[in-house]
Amino acid sequence: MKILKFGGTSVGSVKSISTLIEILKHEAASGENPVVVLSAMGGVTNLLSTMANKAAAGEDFSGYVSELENRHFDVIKALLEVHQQNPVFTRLKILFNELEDILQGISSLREITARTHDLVLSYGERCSTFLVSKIAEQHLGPTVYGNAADFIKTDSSFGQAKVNKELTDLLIREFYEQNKGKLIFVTGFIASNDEGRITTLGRGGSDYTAAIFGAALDVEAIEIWTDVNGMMTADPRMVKKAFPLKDLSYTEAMELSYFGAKVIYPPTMIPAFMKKIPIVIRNTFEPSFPGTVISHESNETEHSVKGISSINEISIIDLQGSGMVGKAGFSGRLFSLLAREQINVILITQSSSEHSITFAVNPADAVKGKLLIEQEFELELEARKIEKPEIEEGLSILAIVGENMRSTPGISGTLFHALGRNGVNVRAIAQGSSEYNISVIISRVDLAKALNAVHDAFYTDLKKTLNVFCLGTGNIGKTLFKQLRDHSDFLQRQNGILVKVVGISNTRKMVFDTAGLPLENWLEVLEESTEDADLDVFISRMKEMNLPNAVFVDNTASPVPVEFYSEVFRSNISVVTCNKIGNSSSYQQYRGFKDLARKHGVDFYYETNVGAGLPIIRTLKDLMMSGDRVIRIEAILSGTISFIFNNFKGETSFHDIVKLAQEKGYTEPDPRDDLRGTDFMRKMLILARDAGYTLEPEDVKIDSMLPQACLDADSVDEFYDELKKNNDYFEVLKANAASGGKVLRYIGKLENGDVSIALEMVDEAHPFYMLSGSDNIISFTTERYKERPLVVKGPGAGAEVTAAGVFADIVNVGTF
Ligand SMILES: NC(=O)C1=CN([C@@H]2O[C@H](COP(=O)(O)OP(=O)(O)OC[C@H]3O[C@@H](n4cnc5c(N)ncnc54)[C@H](O)[C@@H]3O)[C@@H](O)[C@H]2O)C=CC1
Ligand SMILES: N[C@@H](CC=O)C(=O)O
Ligand code: NA
Repeated sequence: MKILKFGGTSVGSVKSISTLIEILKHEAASGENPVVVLSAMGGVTNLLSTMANKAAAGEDFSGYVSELENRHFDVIKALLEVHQQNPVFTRLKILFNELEDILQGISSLREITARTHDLVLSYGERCSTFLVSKIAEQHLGPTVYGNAADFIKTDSSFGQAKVNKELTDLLIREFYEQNKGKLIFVTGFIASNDEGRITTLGRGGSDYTAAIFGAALDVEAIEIWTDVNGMMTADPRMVKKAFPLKDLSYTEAMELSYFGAKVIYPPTMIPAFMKKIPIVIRNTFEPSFPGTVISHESNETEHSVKGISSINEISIIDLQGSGMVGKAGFSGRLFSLLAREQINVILITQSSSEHSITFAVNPADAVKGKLLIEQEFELELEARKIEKPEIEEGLSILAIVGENMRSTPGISGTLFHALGRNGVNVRAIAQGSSEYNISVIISRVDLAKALNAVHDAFYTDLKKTLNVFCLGTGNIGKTLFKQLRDHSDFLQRQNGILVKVVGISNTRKMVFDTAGLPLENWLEVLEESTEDADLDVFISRMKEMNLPNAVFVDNTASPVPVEFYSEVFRSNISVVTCNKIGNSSSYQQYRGFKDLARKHGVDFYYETNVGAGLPIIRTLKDLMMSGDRVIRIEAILSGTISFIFNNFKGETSFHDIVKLAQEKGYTEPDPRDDLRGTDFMRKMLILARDAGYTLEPEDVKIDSMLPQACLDADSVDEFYDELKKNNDYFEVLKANAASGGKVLRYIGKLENGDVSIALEMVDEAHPFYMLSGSDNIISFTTERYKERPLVVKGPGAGAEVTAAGVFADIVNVGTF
C-alpha cells in the first residue's frame, strides 16, 4: 500500500483536481487503494492567516471569506454532478459559518493566539480534503474522509506541534483497520493535543502527515505529488540547465533541500527514514515522469556530485583573538549560547590555529547574535583576548552534495577551479569529515554565476557554457555569428559546449540577453534595439551580468576596445580578438595584457592576429613552452599582398587586383594598412614578441612595395587613384621578375632579434615560390627544427577562415 500526498498546487484549481482524480484512477487500476493526504487549496493557508490577522486588527475580513467560499464552490460546480452538489455545499457552508464565528470572536477580542490561529488554518485542509474526497467518490466508489486531528496527537506547541508517536501510530492503525480497503482521504498539516484542540505541524506539515501515516502503516512508498519533476540538481530559477535527479539517499535529499523552492521539508522525512520507506517526488502536471526516489541507498552513481544546494541570503559572524587558542570549551560556550537563544547556525569554520571562528546565520539573527556574544564574552573582550565580533552581510552559501563524493579525489579541485576562474571569491569553506557536503560562502552577487559555473563543471553532458560578448558586426563578426549558428547543435551534442552570444555591439547599436541572442536574426534584433552603442556602458553591463565563463570578443579593427581589455581581465573575463592593435602597440601594453590575464586566471587568445585561422600563434606557443628557441622566422603573412602577386598576371591591372582583394574580404577595412605593410608589420611584431623579443613597432624595418605617391594618399579613394596612376611602376616590377623566371614575394624575416619586411623576387627553387590565393606561409627554424624548418602554409585571409579561428579560440576558453 502507498501514501499519496498532494500539495497545494495539485488541489489548487479545477484543472489540477481533475488531473489528481486521473492519477487516483490509474492507481486504483493497480489493485490496492492508497491513503491520500491533501494540503489546502494553493494559497488558502495564507489567505486564512491574513483573515485571522485582519480580524485581530479589527479590520473587515468578509471579502476574504467570500473569496475562500468562491474558490471551493467553483470546484463543486465544475466537478460534482448536480445531484451531488447540495450536500457538499451544505457541509462546506457549515464549515465557513463556523470559521466566520471564530473570526468574529477574534475581532471582538482584538487578539489572536497561536491556538486560535491553528484552528483558523485547519479549515483549509478540512475543506479541500472533504471536497476532493466527494469528487473522487463519483469516479472511484465510496471514499472515507479522515480529519487527522482525530488520530495525530501532539503536545500543545501550537504552530509547530510535536507528535506523540506511540499514541498516534496506534490511532492511525485503528483508523486504517476500520476502513481497510476503502479509498481514504486524510487532511494534511493538522493534528490535535490531549484536550482535542487543533494543532498544526509547522512548515511542510502535509509532507509530515504523509510520513507519519506511512511509517505507522509500514507502507511500501510515500509519494509526494507536487508541481515539479523531482529534486533538481540545483535551484532551477538560477540554473537553467538544472535537471531532475533519478534517485537520492535520505542524507543527500536533506542536504539538498535547502533550495529556495522547497520540494520537501527535510525533517518531515524522518519517520520515513527510520522505517526505510522510499519517498518518491512526482509531478501532478506530468504524471508520466518517474520523478525522484529518495531511499536508503544512493543508486545513481553517474555523478559523484548529486546536486548543488544554495542559500541565497546569509550573514557571517567573525570572531578572532588569541583568547580562543587552545581554550577547550570556548566554542562550546559560544554555540550553546546561540542554541539557547534559538539562533540557528548554518555553517561553522575554524582555522586550525584556533585564532578565528566564522559561522553563518540567517541575516535576521546576525545583530542579535553579535550582541549576545558581546554580553557573554564581556570579560574576554575587555581583556582584549578576543576582538569585537564582526558581521558581514550580503553573502550566500553554495554547497555541493553527494554521498559518492566521499573518497573521490579531485572533487574540491573541480569546485574551486570553477569558482576561481570565474573570479568568485570564497569567504569561507566547510567540509564535514563525512565528505558528502562541501560548502563555500561567497558574495550574494556572485551566486547565480557560481551556481552555473559549478553546475557546468560537474555535469559532463554539457561541459561548459560560454557567455560571449561580441564587438563588431562587420566582415568577420557576421561570419562568426553564421558559423556559431550553423555549428551550435553539433558542438553541444558532440562536445558538450554551448556558446551563447549574450551581448552584441557595433558602432551604432548594442543589445544584450542573458538567455542568448538569436543568431538567426541577430541583425534585426540589434537594429531594433533601443540602446545606442556605448562601449563604457557595454563593458559595465557585461560586468553587471556577472555570467560564468564570460568571453569578450573583439572583432573590430579599432584601437578603442583595446583600451578596455585590462578592465575586462580584471573582471575575470577572457578576451578573444582578431584585432591586432592590442598586441602590436607598445610592448608594455602587450606584456600587461598577458600578465593580467594570467593573474586573473582567464584566457587571452588571438590566434587570428597572424595568418587568420592558420595555427601559427598556437604553434609558436607550443614550441616556446616546450623549451625550444626560435633561430629564424621567414614568412609571408599578408594574405592581401600574397593574393595580389598570385593574381597579378596577364591583362589585369594592379589597381583591379587590389580592388578584388578587398571585395574578397582579404584586406583590412582600410586596404592601405595592407599595402603599406602596416598589417604585416603588426604580425611580425606579435610573432617576435611571442618568440621572446622585447620589440616596439618602430623596430620593424619595412621596405615599401609602393611608390611614394601611393604611400602619401590621404584617403582610400585617393589611394586607389594613385594605384591607377602608378600602373607602370607595378608593370615594370612584374616584367623584371618574369624576365628572370621569378615571382614577386613580400617576405618578413626575424633573425637575431631583427625584424624586417621586404619585397623580393624568388625563383622556383625557393620554398615560397609556389603559392596561390591568399596563402600565407611561415617557416620556423628553431633549435629543434634546425635541419629542416617547421612550415605552416594555407589561406591566411578571408572572412571564413578568420571567423573560424576566432570560433576555435572561443571554444578553447577555459579548456587548458
Ligand atoms: N579579413 C581578414 O582576413 C582578417 C581580419 N582580421 C581582423 O578582423 C578585424 C575585423 O575586420 P572586418 O570584419 O573586416 O572589419 P569591418 O570593418 O568589416 O567590421 C568592423 C566592425 O567593428 C565595429 N566597430 C568598430 N569600432 C567599434 C567600437 N568601438 N565598438 C563597437 N564596434 C566597433 C564596426 O561597427 C564594424 O561592425 C580587423 O581587426 C582585422 O584586422 C584578422 C585576421 C584576418
Ligand atoms: N588583411 C589581412 C587579413 C589577415 O590578417 C591580410 O591581408 O593578411
Ligand atoms: Na593564426
